[in-house]
This record gives sequence, C-alpha cells and structure tokens, in this order.
Amino acid sequence: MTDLLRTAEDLRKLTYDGQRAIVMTMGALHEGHASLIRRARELAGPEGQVLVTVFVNPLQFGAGEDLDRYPRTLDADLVIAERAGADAVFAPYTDEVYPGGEPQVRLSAGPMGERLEGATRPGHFDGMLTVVAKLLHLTAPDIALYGQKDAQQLALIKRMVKDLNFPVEIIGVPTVREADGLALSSRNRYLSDAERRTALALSAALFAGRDRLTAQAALHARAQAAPASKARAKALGALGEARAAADAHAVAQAHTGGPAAVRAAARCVLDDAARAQPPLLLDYLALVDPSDFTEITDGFTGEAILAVAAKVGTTRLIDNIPLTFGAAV
Ligand SMILES: Nc1ncnc2c1ncn2[C@@H]1O[C@H](COP(=O)(O)OP(=O)(O)OP(=O)(O)O)[C@@H](O)[C@H]1O
Ligand SMILES: CC(C)(CO)[C@@H](O)C(=O)[O-]
Ligand code: BAL
Repeated sequence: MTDLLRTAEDLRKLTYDGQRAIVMTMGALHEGHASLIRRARELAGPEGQVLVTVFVNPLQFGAGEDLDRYPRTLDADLVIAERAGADAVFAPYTDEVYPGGEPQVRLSAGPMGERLEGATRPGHFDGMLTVVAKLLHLTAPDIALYGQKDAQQLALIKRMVKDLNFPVEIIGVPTVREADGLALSSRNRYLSDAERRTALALSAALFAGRDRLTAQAALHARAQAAPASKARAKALGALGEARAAADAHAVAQAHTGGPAAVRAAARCVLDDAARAQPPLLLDYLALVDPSDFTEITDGFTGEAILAVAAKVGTTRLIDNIPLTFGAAV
C-alpha cells in the first residue's frame, strides 16, 4: 500500500535501503506520470524507494493563470501512483512547503528561463526551480525524473543541479502520447471534444516538421550517393526522359533545407488550425538548441528541439519533439 505523507516530519521518518528515486508532479496523474513512476521503479530497483510528490505550487503560476481551477484528484492519484510502483506519495499542504509565507529568497532561472515559456509566463521558472530545490532538499533523492514534455523545465532543472551542485542525478523521460498524437497533460481535461480536435494540431505540426527533416535527409543522402546526378539529368533530358531527368536533377540539387524548412512545415499545420473552429491561437513555434533554448540557425548540427505552445479556448498547451540535424544539413 502506498503511504500518504503530509509533512516534512513524515518524510524524515520514512526509511529506505538502496537508492531513492523521486517523481515530482502537480497531481491529476495520468499515463505520462505513470511512465515516470515505472521508470523510477526500474532505476531504484526492488530494494530502493520510489517517492512521488503531489503539490500544486502557487509560486509558478502567474496572475490570471489556472491555479484555482487546476485539477486536484488526490484519491485517484494515490491509486495510479501505487499501480505504477510508488512506495509513498508526499502531498504537503502549502503551509508545509512555505511555512514563512511567500519565500523572499528564490532561485533565478537566468536567461534560459526568460525564453519561450518564460517569455509568456514571467517568473514561472523561478517559482518552479524554487519549489524543485525545496522538494529536493526535503526528500534528498539519489535520482529525480522529469518528463521531456516540459523540455525547458527539464533543461533548467539539469542546469540548476549542475550550477548549484545538487547531489542528485536528473533523468529525462520521453513524452507519452494518446494514440492520435496528443501529448498527455493534466490540462487536457479542460478541453471540450471540439477543442481537443483543434489541439491535435500541436503534435501534428511537430510531426510535420520531423517528417520534413526526414525527407530532406533522405534526399540529401541520395544526392551524396549519386554525385554524377547533374550530368545524368542532362543526359536523360537529352534522351527525352523527362521524369527521370527531373528526379536526377532533384537529387543533384538536394539539400536538407535546414531549420527554416522544418519550421515552415510545422507552421503550415498551425496556420490551418488557426482557421479551424474553435481556432488555435499560436503562442510560439520554435526550433531551439536544448542547451540554452535559443533558436538554431542554418548549418546547425546535433540535437535540437521543435517546441510549440498554443491556446485552444481557455486552455494553454505545450508540446515538443527532439530532432537530430545531421552533419551535412
Ligand atoms: N505526457 C507526458 N509524458 C511524460 N511525462 C510527462 C507527460 N506529462 C507530464 N509529464 C511529466 O510529469 C511531471 C509532472 O508534470 P505535471 O504534473 O505538470 O503534469 P502535466 O500533465 O505536464 O500537467 P500540466 O498540464 O499542468 O502541464 C513533469 O516532469 C512532466 O514533464
Ligand atoms: C516540477 C513541478 C512538479 C514543480 O512544481 C512542476 O513544474 C511539474 O509538475 O512539471
Ligand atoms: N507541467 C509544467 C508545470 C506548469 O505548467 O506549471
């Protein structure tokens, strides 16, 4: 049976052998959270301990955001946490986390925290890092797991742990999606059926960007493998083989188009959704370097993140996928 802990004192009494792994959440648990908990169980091993925290942190909500209506479903959360392999759930009251009221001393997320999500939600990442630091101090885990769905959050937590020497290993866990692509999110439950249909454009846009990169990379690989294609196109053209000539020409001209083509493919899907009923209101579409969340430019090679944020009705959703830009892109 999963223990429910309410206070720091309860936590102090909780003993364990081996490794302690922690999964921090704001509750309203779903299959995305469950995959983090299952991974935590694997990493901690049967001897170790898996702790889940459930706390809707007021500090990371801005004025006019959804702090008051954020779903609170602790009874159901306990069942999901237990089934996924948690040993205990720490669900503190606000006074327990902030005994002195609003903290005067807070963490600052720095420049990375002012981009994308931070630009739309000023102060959000300072509040998020402040509570993550407090929960790390309270629970003292060996391992802490976070979802890649909140990619900028994950990057900032990794940066905080490195910059401030927190003795914990941070693990990112891939995004869990519905069968139709929508990333699982506690906020999905705000969506009506029609809004959910429009919201599918977020993941569809990301997949369109990824498909464009894949197609361009394949064309580029063919061009590399057939350096004589230009000459071949000319010869085929002379023989009147128009389609083969056009294909050979395309192969010869192939270049991956780089970040701009990926952004354009994703943008197309979002533009269509902006004309849907109900419409999608785009906040940002960005193709960024995961180390600092600045936009990547032509010639970039390595890991990148294609990220999107948009509102459908009153619900604001985010999503992203990792992309790899090859050396010749
Ligand atoms: N679909 C998902 N796949 C994997 N991890 C996820 C998914 N959704 C959330 N997480 C991770 O679960 C942890 C807790 O997130 P949180 O409680 O905010 O859930 P959420 O569904 O992202 O909620 P919200 O809708 O408020 O953003 C975070 O590390 C987050 O990245
Ligand atoms: C990490 C976190 C639990 C801090 O409140 C929250 O931002 C979340 O649920 O992603
Ligand atoms: N899942 C990120 C937490 C937040 O939106 O406040």
